[in-house]
Amino acid sequence: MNDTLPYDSQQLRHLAGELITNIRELGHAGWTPATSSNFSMRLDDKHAAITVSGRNKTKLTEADIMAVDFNGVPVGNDLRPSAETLLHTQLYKRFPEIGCVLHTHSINQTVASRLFAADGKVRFEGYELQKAFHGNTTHDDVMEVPVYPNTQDMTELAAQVESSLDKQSLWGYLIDGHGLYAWGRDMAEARRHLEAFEFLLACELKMREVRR
Ligand SMILES: CSC[C@@H](O)[C@@H](O)C(=O)COP(=O)(O)O
Ligand SMILES: [Zn+2]
Repeated sequence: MNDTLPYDSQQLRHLAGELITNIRELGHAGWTPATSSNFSMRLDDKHAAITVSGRNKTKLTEADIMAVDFNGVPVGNDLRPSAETLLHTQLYKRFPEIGCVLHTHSINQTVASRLFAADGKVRFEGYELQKAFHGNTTHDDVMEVPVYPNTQDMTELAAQVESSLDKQSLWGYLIDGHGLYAWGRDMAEARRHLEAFEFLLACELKMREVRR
């Protein structure tokens, strides 16, 4: 920590490196088209490191990662944080154990969000890959992933999300026509959850296709 910043700037640089490496890989997988998607990590108990708004996620540098407080206000910089910052910080604020939040716009995530929007949820049952989620020990568990209506009003969207955060072992949600939010205690776990969601959603879409 230095005299002027209320967080450890060396730690911010360290997290920026971890974020950039992972985001680049997700970008190259085609999950962050046209500057979409946003990503963050917990910096400390009051701040998060998050992507600057509107940047090409396959070409990020350290300057594209900034610090915000848990109200989404930039700290120590005058950059514009992700338009969806509140959806990240509400998780850090509420759950001290959450260390990383990843939001992507893959085709499978977006198509599934449209298809299951009317149900308000996607249900996974019987998949071995459900064990990729922290706390799940068997394919027999039923997982329900919420699907929220999209809105450009982040306060409204955050309020919708807040209403299901009490659910045990919730590791992500979809937003209709938009994409997926997934999180974990650290980057490795958040990525595992994100990849598991992507796989399970792809399976559900494929099942619909073959059953038609
Ligand atoms: C480029 S359209 C996608 C955006 O509206 C938004 O949903 C998104 O994921 C990225 O916004 P950003 O402000 O760059 O974090
Ligand atoms: Zn988005």
